[in-house]
Amino acid sequence: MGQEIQENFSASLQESLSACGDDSDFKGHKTITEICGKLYVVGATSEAAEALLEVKVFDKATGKWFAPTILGKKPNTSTFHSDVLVSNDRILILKADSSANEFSHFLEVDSKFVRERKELLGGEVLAWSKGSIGDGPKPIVISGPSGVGKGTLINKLMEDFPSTFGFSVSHTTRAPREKEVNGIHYHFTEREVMEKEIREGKFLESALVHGNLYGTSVEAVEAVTDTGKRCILDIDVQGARSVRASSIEAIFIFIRPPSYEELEKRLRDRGTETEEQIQKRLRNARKEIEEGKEGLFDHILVNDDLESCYANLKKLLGLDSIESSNKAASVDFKTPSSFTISRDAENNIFIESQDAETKDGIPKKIVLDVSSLRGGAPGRTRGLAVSTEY
Ligand SMILES: Nc1ncnc2c1ncn2[C@@H]1O[C@H](COP(=O)(O)OP(=O)(O)OP(=O)(O)O)[C@@H](O)[C@H]1O
Ligand SMILES: Nc1nc2c(ncn2[C@@H]2O[C@H](COP(=O)(O)O)[C@@H](O)[C@H]2O)c(=O)[nH]1
Repeated sequence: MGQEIQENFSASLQESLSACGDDSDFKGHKTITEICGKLYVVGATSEAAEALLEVKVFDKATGKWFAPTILGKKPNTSTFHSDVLVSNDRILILKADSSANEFSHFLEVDSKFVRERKELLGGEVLAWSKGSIGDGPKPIVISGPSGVGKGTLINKLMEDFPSTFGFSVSHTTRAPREKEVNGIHYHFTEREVMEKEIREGKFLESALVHGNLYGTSVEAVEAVTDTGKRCILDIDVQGARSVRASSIEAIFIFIRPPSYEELEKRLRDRGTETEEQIQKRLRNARKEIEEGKEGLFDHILVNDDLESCYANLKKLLGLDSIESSNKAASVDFKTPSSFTISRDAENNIFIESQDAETKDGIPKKIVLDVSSLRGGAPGRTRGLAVSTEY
């Protein structure tokens, strides 16, 4: 919830700006962007190298400052950053001395994700979303009834393509199974804690599944997307529905068993549930399999023979083209220490170096095309097109 900062300023832009300038909390460089009568001030409250960029909002109508709820991973500071208003829903922050993977961050002000979260949390909500050059891989949501083999298929993908895929580690209130490790298979948590965190907006989706709470935290998805890997979510059908309705652009895959009898056999043979729990999971399976037919999913795979199902999964994920598109997107450069920003009417943004000398890997000019942005917090903002001139 946005916390009001006790200061009053005149509503005129100039006075507001100087008021922002007097704001002693921000040290060093900061940017100010106006959207719909609000000034978004981005800077750091400390000059330490590991300091993060913070945001404060000044509302010209009320003459008051707000410290909004900021979702998403805050960018690290750099010696200098610049702001570009991409549309009235997000501000692009461009950082100096930063790699191609780190230089662009979007501060979402009125995106779909932010609107969803505002409804949940109330108050002023903003979200950071790292920019991703090129098309970037969409997250993959895998659903299906308990015991169908989702985990087995995901483990195979992760083992065979460790640099391509990363698993979104969910939170759950169920007890750990014998070989499950906290932080790797799940973040095991208490119900009260998880309920509180759901209310605080920590989760992208959450659901009551077979009597326990499960949820995907914003941080879990970010932890994977930040490494540049393709995020895999193993979640139930309710969770898939929530993600489908959210701003996250994902590929939805439903795994079906060859029969109920086989599903029951797999659940029993796994030996991880009590008889009562198996019965509950089997009852829920009938409903989930019906829901799986409803058009929520982009692909349905039957897991009869494991190897053929895995081959089909790899085929539909077009793994060869993923590897090549990742390579195509891996443009490498470093932004200059100081630069000017200009833009044209065609959504091109020009970053021109003001450094005294040219250095290897630092272009004189970087041109960003922001006309085809997709996705957003926390799955990264994809579709940034970049060209460089040395
Ligand atoms: N194609 C298959 N043929 C036979 N057994 C399989 C097949 N796929 C998976 N299994 C086995 O079925 C059991 C359940 O698989 P797994 O744990 O991967 O299911 P799951 O869908 O992830 O279940 P849950 O949703 O409860 O986590 C495991 O013992 C696994 O080895
Ligand atoms: N909606 C969500 N469902 C989740 C999540 N993590 C796991 N799951 C689903 O729960 C069941 C049971 O899992 P188990 O590990 O107890 O066997 C299974 O269908 C999972 O897909 C989540 O974060 N959100």
